[in-house]
Amino acid sequence: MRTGIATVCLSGTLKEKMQACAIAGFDGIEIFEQDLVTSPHIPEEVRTMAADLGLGLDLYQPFRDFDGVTPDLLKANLRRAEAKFKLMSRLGMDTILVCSNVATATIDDDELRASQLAELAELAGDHGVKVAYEALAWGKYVNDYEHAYRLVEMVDHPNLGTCLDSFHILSRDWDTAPIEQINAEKIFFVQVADAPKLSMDVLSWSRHYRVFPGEGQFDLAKFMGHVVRAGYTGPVSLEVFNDVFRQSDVERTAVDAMRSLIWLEEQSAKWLASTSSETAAGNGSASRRRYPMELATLPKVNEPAGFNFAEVKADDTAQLEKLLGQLGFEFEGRHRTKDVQLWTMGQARVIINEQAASHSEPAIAALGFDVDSPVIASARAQQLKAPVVARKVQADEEVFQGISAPDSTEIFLCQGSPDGTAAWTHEFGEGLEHVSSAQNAVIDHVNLAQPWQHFDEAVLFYTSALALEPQPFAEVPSPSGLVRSQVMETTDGAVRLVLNLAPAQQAQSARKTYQEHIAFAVGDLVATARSARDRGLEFLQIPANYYEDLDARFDLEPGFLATLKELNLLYDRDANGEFLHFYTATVGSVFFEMVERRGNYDGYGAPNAPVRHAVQYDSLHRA
Ligand SMILES: O=C(O)c1ccc(O)c(O)c1
Ligand SMILES: [Mg+2]
Repeated sequence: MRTGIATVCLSGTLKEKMQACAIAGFDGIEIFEQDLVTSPHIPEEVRTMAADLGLGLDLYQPFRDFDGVTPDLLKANLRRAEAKFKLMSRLGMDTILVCSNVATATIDDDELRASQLAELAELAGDHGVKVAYEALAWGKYVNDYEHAYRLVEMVDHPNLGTCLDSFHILSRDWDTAPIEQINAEKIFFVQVADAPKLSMDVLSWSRHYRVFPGEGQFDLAKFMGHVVRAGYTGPVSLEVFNDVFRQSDVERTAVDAMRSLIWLEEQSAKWLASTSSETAAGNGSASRRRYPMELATLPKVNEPAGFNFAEVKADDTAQLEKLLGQLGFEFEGRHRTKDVQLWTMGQARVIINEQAASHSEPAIAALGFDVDSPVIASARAQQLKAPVVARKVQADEEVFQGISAPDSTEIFLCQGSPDGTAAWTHEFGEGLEHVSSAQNAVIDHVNLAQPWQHFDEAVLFYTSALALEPQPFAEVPSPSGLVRSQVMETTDGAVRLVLNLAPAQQAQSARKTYQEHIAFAVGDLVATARSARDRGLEFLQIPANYYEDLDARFDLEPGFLATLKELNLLYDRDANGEFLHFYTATVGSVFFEMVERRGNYDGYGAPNAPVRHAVQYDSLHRA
């Protein structure tokens, strides 16, 4: 698959954008007109720059408001087009995108549109240029890709084809299956963009909220599958108008973009395999149908089976040790060669890393996941351009495969064992008496605060590298703003990661006011809370108003309600079951949560999240 990206996706100058695209490994780019017009480099220089960077200049765009106009406007439009064709010749470019008229069209007549597009194609032919006609979702008369293609067929000129843009097609819910019927020679260009499902006017949606494939909710694998079946072999190019990407680090965004195409390529191949008639007939060994476009694949990974460990890092670890001890964790000793401690409660393993920079507050530093094969999972992540994390290991210590998540949390891919233990724990506490704790616990979920500019990147990272499934996002009211909350989980819920987008006020604060937490699931939360209280744990104090509201909503048995209130426990219930939980006070940017899931309760106590945010806000501002 030939990969491409439009310069409009990125921040910076044309030169900075081009360099970032080359570093990220794109085959070619679309030059967005604005980027060229504002560039100090003349077209010949841009051409040389591209050649030196090994980048193809695949599409010049956009050319607006050409068709369906009065004769005098047509004349002006042809003159404008010819200027651009001449410019393209200086750039060494041969394809231009012409989008359907949104502003100046006054005549809704396909015969007329076809004759005007024919004139444009003829002129383009004189300059060796190909015109890719794209139906914008908000085009005045042409806003449907099948309509645009009908016009291309009517004109039937070698210099006129169509551009398929997934956003314009999927935002309008047009059926993508008919793409397969398009003559591949007439598909001059393919643009891909994902988007969250939002209910708003399509133009604003398109101009501000497009995201890279895998970061939104469109079925792009199916879209691409139909494109591949049509026989298309040209560039597959990202065209993502997004307010965040346009102001964030250009090289990083380009890598995020590249990751999305690598992932889309794999997903498209999977979609094709799962929908081909050969496999449907059950003949797995039949040779798979080949299409003209070659689709690269990646080493396959299954969802992780569970959390292997969580690691918190601090300069002064005393507070963390105290909290874990009060919660009922047991100290399993220090590592043979590293300055780290192991604390466990049954299968919940927490590493306290003492190697933090001086004066750094306690923070979540790393997460370990149980995967089938750490080396294969790591190879996949690296092919998806995940940065590798190196850790020093001594002889006969387990070698962890590590990658760095977009928020810099280190992700370790570990060998899981069916009984829930971990072999590496033997590297700790030599000579220590290991008394096994009466209580079992597992890591239930981990909640990570995401910097605003890396939120979408994180969704794609965990989807593509770790095979977690994004759930529809929620918004949680907090005193400092709305917190966007995105659950990423496995189908069985064994791994649950909650990504929180802190409001700008929090993210920009000099003090690291955003908070992250690790939640542990136990069998009897009331008993756990009582023991923790007896050990002197400082609970997050829940206001009395909460319990009044809880009673109004759930009509709880008075004794039970009194217990919840006495122990600062939070409660939720839905059709699947019940949820009890409590939070500890925060140290640095970390706090812990204890939960009990009753029945098949699958959520996170969402109605209680605003209470937690408000209480934490309060204690932070009193501190
Ligand atoms: O928003 C626009 O105007 C616009 C321009 C060119 C495109 O290819 C496109 O998809 C949208
Ligand atoms: Mg487009």
